[in-house]
Amino acid sequence: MQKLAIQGGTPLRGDVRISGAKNAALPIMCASLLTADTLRLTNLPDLHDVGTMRKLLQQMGIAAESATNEIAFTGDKVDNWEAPYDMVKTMRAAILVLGPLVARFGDAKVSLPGGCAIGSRPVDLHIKGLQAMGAEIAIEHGYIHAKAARLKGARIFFDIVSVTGTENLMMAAALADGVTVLENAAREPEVVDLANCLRAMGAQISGDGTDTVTIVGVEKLHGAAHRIMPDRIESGTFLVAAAATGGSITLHETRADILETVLEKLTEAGARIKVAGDTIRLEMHGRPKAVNVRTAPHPAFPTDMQAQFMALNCIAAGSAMVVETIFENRFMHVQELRRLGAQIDVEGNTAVVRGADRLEGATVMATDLRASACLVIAGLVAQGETVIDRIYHLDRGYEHIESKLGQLGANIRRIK
Ligand SMILES: CC(=O)N[C@H]1[C@@H](OP(=O)(O)OP(=O)(O)OC[C@H]2O[C@@H](n3ccc(=O)[nH]c3=O)[C@H](O)[C@@H]2O)O[C@H](CO)[C@@H](O)[C@@H]1O
Ligand SMILES: C=C(OP(=O)(O)O)C(=O)O
Repeated sequence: MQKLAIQGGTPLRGDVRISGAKNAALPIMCASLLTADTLRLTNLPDLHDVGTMRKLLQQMGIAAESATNEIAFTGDKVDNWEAPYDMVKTMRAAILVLGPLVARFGDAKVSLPGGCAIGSRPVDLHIKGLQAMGAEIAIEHGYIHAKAARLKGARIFFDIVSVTGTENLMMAAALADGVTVLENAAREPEVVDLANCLRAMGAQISGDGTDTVTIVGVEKLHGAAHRIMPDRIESGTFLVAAAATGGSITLHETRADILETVLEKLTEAGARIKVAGDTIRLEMHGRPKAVNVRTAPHPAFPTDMQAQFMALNCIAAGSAMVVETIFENRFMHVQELRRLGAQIDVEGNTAVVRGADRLEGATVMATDLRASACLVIAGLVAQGETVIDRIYHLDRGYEHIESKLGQLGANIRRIK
């Protein structure tokens, strides 16, 4: 199993290009199932999850051809409507094939995603939404079987805000008969990026980016070209890493408008931030101040940045409370941070972090994607060597992380 070894103590300095967003790329790749024509995608990140999704779509009959900077997905030969357990277990976003398959082919068989490290993560809202649109759904032998002659538009209220739930139903509704209204929908920028792509394919969608999304179903969608939006979580991760190490970096090809709460928290921590066009510059002088964080659906503070801010708080001046309201078990990194000398108490969904003067390198284990990112940040700050085991989690969501950090001056290497 591959590991990362980091010699901490070097402030990050320099420039780094931000990749396309994993959480926009995965649903948008699934949108290729909605048309027989070609969907051309640029700025797809080179990530393990993107590779898995490509393989899954290819198994279904999608042709995926790489050209310079682009992958062209063509769905005129789709003849297999199954997402097997092996694929779904490594990448939950595979559930996003469900809506498009039922909408276009009237048939889908998708493995139920299991619970994972950060929580139980059920998909009941995806299923209820499709049922409200007229799909017959049976759960058998761990698979969701969905059938529908043609989905019908419906008014659907989400009890809990769900990002992939909103995306799945938006894709299904794009080809349904009639109007679908999604209420209490997710407002995440990745939902908007998917809606932009679907509109380019001929879908009639309005209200994306608000909590009410209206979709007027059409008979057919057509091919389009779409550039995947920048990854706000990768952006935030690099900014926190720079702030924690007392560095100064400039992100390129990113967007500040989708990072507002994260930039506010970094400013509160003492960082100086300058935005110009598609760049964000961060400078940190001195020790960061501890900052309270409470996760909630967009536009509030993102759960996918919680662990990274926990790492920042571990070496900040003062104490801070970190409250996780989205996932019931997203504090797996706490135990590992303690191995580096962090002082953290957890009660329920609240962690109280007391900033320590220093962290000390140790061997730690990555438990999920953002927990891994938090351990990388802690390792960059800690004195001596930190070895992070099970970094396959990191490769799901960060493109070439060790070369990007190396370019910023970090002493980091992959042990194969
Ligand atoms: C591929 C992708 O985009 N992943 C993101 C997406 O995950 P994902 O879309 O899986 O997360 P959701 O927004 O659906 O989950 C939010 C909450 O709703 C619950 N829930 C969700 C669906 C459902 O049918 N029933 C239910 O109870 C979940 O258990 C969780 O407690 O949004 C999360 C929350 O911002 C992010 O952390 C993930 O990075
Ligand atoms: C939880 C995440 O991803 P996924 O939903 O793909 O597991 C994440 O990106 O932090």
